[in-house]
Amino acid sequence: MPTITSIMRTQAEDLWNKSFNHPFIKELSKGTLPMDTFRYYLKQDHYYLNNFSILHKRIADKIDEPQIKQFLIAGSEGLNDGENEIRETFFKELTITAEEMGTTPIAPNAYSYVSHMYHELNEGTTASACTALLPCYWLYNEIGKQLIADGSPIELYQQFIETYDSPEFTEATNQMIQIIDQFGEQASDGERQRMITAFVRSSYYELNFWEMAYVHEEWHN
Ligand SMILES: Cc1ncc(CO)c(N)n1
Repeated sequence: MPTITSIMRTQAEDLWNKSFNHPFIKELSKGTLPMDTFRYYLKQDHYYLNNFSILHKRIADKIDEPQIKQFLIAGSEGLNDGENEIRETFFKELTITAEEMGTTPIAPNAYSYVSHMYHELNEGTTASACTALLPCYWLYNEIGKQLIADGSPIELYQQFIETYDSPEFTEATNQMIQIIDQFGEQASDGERQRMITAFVRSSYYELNFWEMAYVHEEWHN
């Protein structure tokens, strides 16, 4: 039997390919991505990562299995992958202040993505809630691995790429894949389907996250 994560990966193949080929990613690698667009991305991703951390903690609260619980708690504290330190550096270098964050609302797609994850937490199962987090690790790790060969001529973009190709991030990704496969083995057919749908939806929102940043999406009142 194929693992559930390999089934998910196949079902999300088109969405993932669109992320790999999104102009945000292509221009990040070439170094032509406007810094203003990267700045927009970082501010929205700050919202995303804060909620991502909270979600790790809430899911951990529902889990008894010590290794999975521990991994999720470490994830909620930003200890698994070294992502948070580099974000602090980016914020300093681009002078994104707390005040600026305070006056920047979360944009529609970031809001929808985060809402989807809370929906799985509140209305789904522990396994589907956990699965909604998986594309975040896995897609970025694959993007990091793809882009690292050429790198980026812009130092900040190069650091971004390196974060997601790092041994820590790769290790966290592999652990997360294993955790989801473990959930998949214990799940009923209906639960497995819900997990797969959660994965594909998160993959959809990942693709739209690049687009959101690329067009500087805003609420239209
Ligand atoms: C939207 C999004 N997905 C995944 C990651 C990787 O942690 C991130 N920083 N932001």
